[in-house]
Amino acid sequence: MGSLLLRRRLSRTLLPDNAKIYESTWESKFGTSNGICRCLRKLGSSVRTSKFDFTDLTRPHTWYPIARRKKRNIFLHVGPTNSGKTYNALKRLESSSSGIYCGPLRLLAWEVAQRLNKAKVPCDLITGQERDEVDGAKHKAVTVEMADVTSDYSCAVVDEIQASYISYSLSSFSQMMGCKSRGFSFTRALLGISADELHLCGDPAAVPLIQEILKVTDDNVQVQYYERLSPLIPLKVPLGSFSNIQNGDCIVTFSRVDIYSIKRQIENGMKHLCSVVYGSLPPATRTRQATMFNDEKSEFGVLVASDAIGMGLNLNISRIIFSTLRKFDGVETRDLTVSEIKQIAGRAGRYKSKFPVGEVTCLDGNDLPLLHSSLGSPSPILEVRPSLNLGLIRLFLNYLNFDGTCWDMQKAGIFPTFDLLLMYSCLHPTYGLRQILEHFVENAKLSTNYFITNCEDMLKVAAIIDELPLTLNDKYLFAMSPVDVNDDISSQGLTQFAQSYSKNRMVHLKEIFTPGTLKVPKSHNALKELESIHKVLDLYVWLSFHLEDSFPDRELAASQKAICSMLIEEFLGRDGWQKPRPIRRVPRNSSRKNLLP
Ligand SMILES: Nc1ncnc2c1ncn2[C@@H]1O[C@H](COP(=O)(O)OP(=O)(O)OP(=O)(O)O)[C@@H](O)[C@H]1O
Ligand SMILES: [Mg+2]
Repeated sequence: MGSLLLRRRLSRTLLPDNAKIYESTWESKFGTSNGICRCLRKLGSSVRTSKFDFTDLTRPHTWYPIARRKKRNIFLHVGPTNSGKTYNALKRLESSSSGIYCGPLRLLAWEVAQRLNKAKVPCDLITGQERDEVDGAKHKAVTVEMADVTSDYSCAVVDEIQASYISYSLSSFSQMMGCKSRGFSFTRALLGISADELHLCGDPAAVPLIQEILKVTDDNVQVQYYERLSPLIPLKVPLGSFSNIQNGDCIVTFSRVDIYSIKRQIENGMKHLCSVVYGSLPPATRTRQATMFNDEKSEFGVLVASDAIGMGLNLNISRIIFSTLRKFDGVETRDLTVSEIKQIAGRAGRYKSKFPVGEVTCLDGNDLPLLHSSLGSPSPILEVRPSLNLGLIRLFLNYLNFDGTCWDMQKAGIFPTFDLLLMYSCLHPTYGLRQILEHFVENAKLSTNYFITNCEDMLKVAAIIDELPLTLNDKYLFAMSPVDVNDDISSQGLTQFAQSYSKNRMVHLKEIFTPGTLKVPKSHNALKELESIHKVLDLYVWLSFHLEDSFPDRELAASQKAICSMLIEEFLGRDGWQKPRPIRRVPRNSSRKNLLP
């Protein structure tokens, strides 16, 4: 076969989400993946010298032929927090004959599935760690990574769409984008979902980029701007002391240690009990903590939370109190951006809730000027030419106290999928996954609207698993898994799973944990360890959905996860001034002895 024919086939075939559609064509021509590699290697120099460039990612909209066959009606719902964007998009979803909701968090997908099922619209819940299928369901609520780009829907909703873009290196969404799959999953949903109506909800700052990206898709795009439904009042006086805390208050701080320290200080006053919400709490625990806070009859009337409340949870907050306006973002301790302050502050005062008017203030009076100026700033729009020096821009923005969101520097995340990397690897058969990723990312060609999402975490995992006798496919899977590489226990869990899998193709949970790992935590370090173990169990469940035969203990992992959450919640309950309550019963189909080998 000549290189021209090969090129034509590749251009139709290798692109990420076409893989399934053209799989049969490939297999009949070339056999399996190995066959593809053999074929490419045989063609060797002719492929290498041909004009086909595997690293050309300049036309990602062509990766989704099903969506491209359609002229989609796209509605951009944009506005501040609490303005009814998601509410209106969900109304459309609910009244459609089939549909899909894609959210950034499992909690949001849960909430939507619950809401639709309650409204007698059967809806499946699908996340990396859950498959809850409902009879006759034509609707799905999924985390954005699970967005289905191979089916056709009447209506689709992609929530918090701003997570798909980043303002180059100055992102106010760095937390989202630091997560390896987030950005490109949103871009994939935006370009790839085939639906008559596609509703995108998010920040107005995302509008120009999305309009620009959609210029080439031939879709109809309409923008609907929203205003906040309930007032938000910046207070002129700081809280000053925790003795001034009231029910309905939410104290925001940015470290786990500070969350527990503030909880203790408030509870020592013997007037209030605090729920806590922060990123590394198991999702189910977060939901229950939020529910306790929302429940008027519960004693937990105050919330101490990190910026994990900025997105997703529906909370009945009367007043947001920033304990600080600085946070460590993984690299440096910096002032919060305007967007971050607005997003978090906007959580106070929910429309039609017990506290329809929101208030916001700081613990320390010195922080009030920054809070007030940020809340008073419009969404920042800066004309910054990309050729300008980034360091200077950063200084300039800091000086002006501007958010770093600048149109010229906004880009949507994108990442090569396995099919592309496989093709690339065929031409470099001696490379491990790490080298393939590094070389691919280094050589990738992108159009101006896109950037390749940060794959540092993937590279860390690749470095570990490249040592093991695994196929590229397996390595890619482990590298894409939701492991927290900055958490030692989580990383060790992944390493053990991968080692065990490479040896026996069978990974039992009992072989992984040592006796006594799961105990009621007695200290904050023990609590942290339990949170990490929960992450490992979550990872096991995720792997069990991808390598079903090799990870057979999903049910055990799920019951251990439930016990982990219970022990954490037990700790949270005991941590207050309330008398310790007895440990709640273990769920019926989980057995405590199962925790120990
Ligand atoms: N027309 C409406 N009738 C009744 N309740 C509404 C209406 N619009 C919004 N709400 C309620 O107001 C609250 C905020 O709405 P929603 O979650 O849609 O805001 P949002 O703009 O998506 O906010 P965020 O940016 O924080 O996600 C929700 O509790 C929602 O149920
Ligand atoms: Mg919303």
